[in-house]
Formats: sequence, C-alpha cells, structure tokens
Amino acid sequence: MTFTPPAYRLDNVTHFYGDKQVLDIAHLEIPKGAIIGLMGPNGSGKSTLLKILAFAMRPSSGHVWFNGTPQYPFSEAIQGKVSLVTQKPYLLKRSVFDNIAYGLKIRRPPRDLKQRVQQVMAEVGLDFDRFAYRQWHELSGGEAQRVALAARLILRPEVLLLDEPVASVDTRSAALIRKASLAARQNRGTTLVITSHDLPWLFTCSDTQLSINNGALFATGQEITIPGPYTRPHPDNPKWTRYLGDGQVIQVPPAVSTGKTAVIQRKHIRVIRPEKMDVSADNQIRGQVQSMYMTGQHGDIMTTIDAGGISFMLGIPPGQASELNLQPGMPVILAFNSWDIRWH
Ligand SMILES: Nc1ncnc2c1ncn2[C@@H]1O[C@H](COP(=O)(O)OP(=O)(O)OP(=O)(O)O)[C@@H](O)[C@H]1O
Repeated sequence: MTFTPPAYRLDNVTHFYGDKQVLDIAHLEIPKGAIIGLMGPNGSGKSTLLKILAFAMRPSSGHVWFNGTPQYPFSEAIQGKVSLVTQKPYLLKRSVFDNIAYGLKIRRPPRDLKQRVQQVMAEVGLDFDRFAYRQWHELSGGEAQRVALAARLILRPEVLLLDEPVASVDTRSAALIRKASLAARQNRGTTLVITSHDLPWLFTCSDTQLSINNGALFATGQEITIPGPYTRPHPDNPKWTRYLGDGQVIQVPPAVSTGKTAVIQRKHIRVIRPEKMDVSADNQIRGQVQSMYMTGQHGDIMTTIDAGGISFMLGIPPGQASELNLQPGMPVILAFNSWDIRWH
C-alpha cells in the first residue's frame, strides 16, 4: 500500500510581528488536491498564513512539511511549486500577453508559448483576440485579477494560494475565477487555498472551510462568528449582550477573558417563519434573507441572512427551504440559545 503525504502539514506554527502574536496553529493538514476556503474577520491572520504556505515567509516557530518533507531552509525548487496571488495583484507595465508569458519566458520559453497563453486565457475567460495585446492599464479590476491568475496557472503550480481574489471584482469575474480554480484541481490536481470575505462564493468553490480567528484555526468552518463589541452586564441588563445595528439584542454567555470572539455552530441555529416563535430559545433575532445558492455540499442551499448588520450563512436542506417557502428578501427569525455560543 502506498502512502500519499498531505500537501502540507503544520505543527505548532506561531508567528509574531514584533511582540504581537498573529498566528498560533497547533496542527493543520491540507490534503493534495483539496480546495480549502479560509475565512475569518479582518486581521485574523489569513494573509500571514498564506505567506507561510507560499514559503514567502518563515514562521516565528514551528514546523512545516511539504509533500511529507520538512521545509527550511526553503529551496528555490519548492518556491516554484507553490504560487501565491496576493490581494492586490501586481501586473507588469506591459501587455496582457507579456504579463502571462513572463514566468515561462524567464525560465525556458516553450515552443508552444502562444498556445499556452491562449489556453490559460481561455481558462480565465479572457478572449485572446480582444485582450492579449491590451496594456495593463486598460483592464478592469476583475480582468486584471484574471490576468494575474492566468500568469500563475501557466506555470502549473502544485499549489495555488489565492488571497481575496474576488474582493474588488464584478460578479462575472468572480464566477470565472471560481471556474478556473475548480478546473485547475480537476485537470491538474492542483491544491488550492483561497481566502475571501464573500462567504457564499467561497462555499461554492471550496470543499472544506476553515475559520481563523485571532490567529487560531477553529474547527471546520461550521461556525458563525458574532463579532463584538459585547456589552458587559449593568443594572438595566444583567446579561452579556451584543447590540445589533437595528436595536435588537443577542444574549451571549459571560466572556472568560477580553479579546475573545463569540462563535456558534450553524447546527444550533434554527430558521423559522416570522410569525412563529420558538419558546425554547432565548435569542429570537429578526433577519432578512439576502441570497440563496445551491452548493455541492450535501445539496444544501447556502442561505445568507442579515440580522442587524451581522451575516448568518446557513446551509438549509432543500426540503426545509421549501417548507419555509424561503426566498431572497423574506423576513425570518433566527432562534438560538445563548448557552450554545462559545468564546474563541
Ligand atoms: N508586516 C506586518 N507588520 C506588522 N503587523 C502586521 C504585518 N502584516 C500584518 N500585520 C498584522 O497582523 C495581523 C494579521 O494580519 P493578516 O494580514 O494576516 O490578516 P488577514 O486575516 O489577512 O486580514 P484581512 O482580511 O484584513 O486581509 C493584523 O493585526 C495585521 O495588522
């Protein structure tokens, strides 16, 4: 029996900027060919983790294995196997063709360079005749992001790391970036780690989701973060609370220490019709369905519900969605118990 090591294994990895700790990962394995969706609030450590996975930065402590081999000092060979597309992709002040061909040209340009460029441009939905000889400044944000992605795809990396690839792109570009990512895995077995704040998009293009908060990974993305600020008890309200933008209040359990974030597992949240009540739950929060997407995951419908400025993304089985007659714009109640909320 042969054993295939994971693409990555991380043990006790920490990272500090100065004396500020921004990463603390006890253990993480990323199987080959996985598409991992990495989510977490601003400043939670996503970009730092991607830079470590790209071997662009060495963690302050800990061990990183790549394909079963311990790394550090990292070799040039390993850096050629992993490619990171940063949040603001850097394009050379040249044409689209030159940007995409650049990585191959500085190695040994293949005879079929033009065909290779054509192929990756097609993968990211850029028509060769229209775009190949456009200059870098003649592109929209979404087109520039797709050129940056094509420039990495042409190098056929084993691992592709995409940091916020759809942060400032149009819906069509987001769909094309998703398609190109899935095709890279399907056609070449590429392993991908993708960060995004657009959770419905991230859920449709990843098969495993990881949540990161204050530099620590927690569980598998099956949680919803209820970000602060939290209000400590006072005479008018003896409970810990989170006031929402629209005046509603979420009851949270007492915090064990400051700097923690309230988190609840999706499975503890029930969606009910606005005229119903769930007397067993001490939180009954009014919200509105923002969007609904079919996913490959168990056939659930990923439904984003906004409640007073907090986004709750829940996977709802199709049967339940049709029972509730769920549709975008519909008001709903989210029922959950404060004692199911944990601090991370
Ligand atoms: N070069 C640096 N020097 C000092 N602090 C840094 C540096 N880079 C990032 N940080 C800090 O480290 C923390 C984690 O940053 P990181 O960019 O990894 O988070 P992130 O989850 O990617 O955030 P975002 O979603 O806003 O991109 C933040 O508090 C950030 O301010």
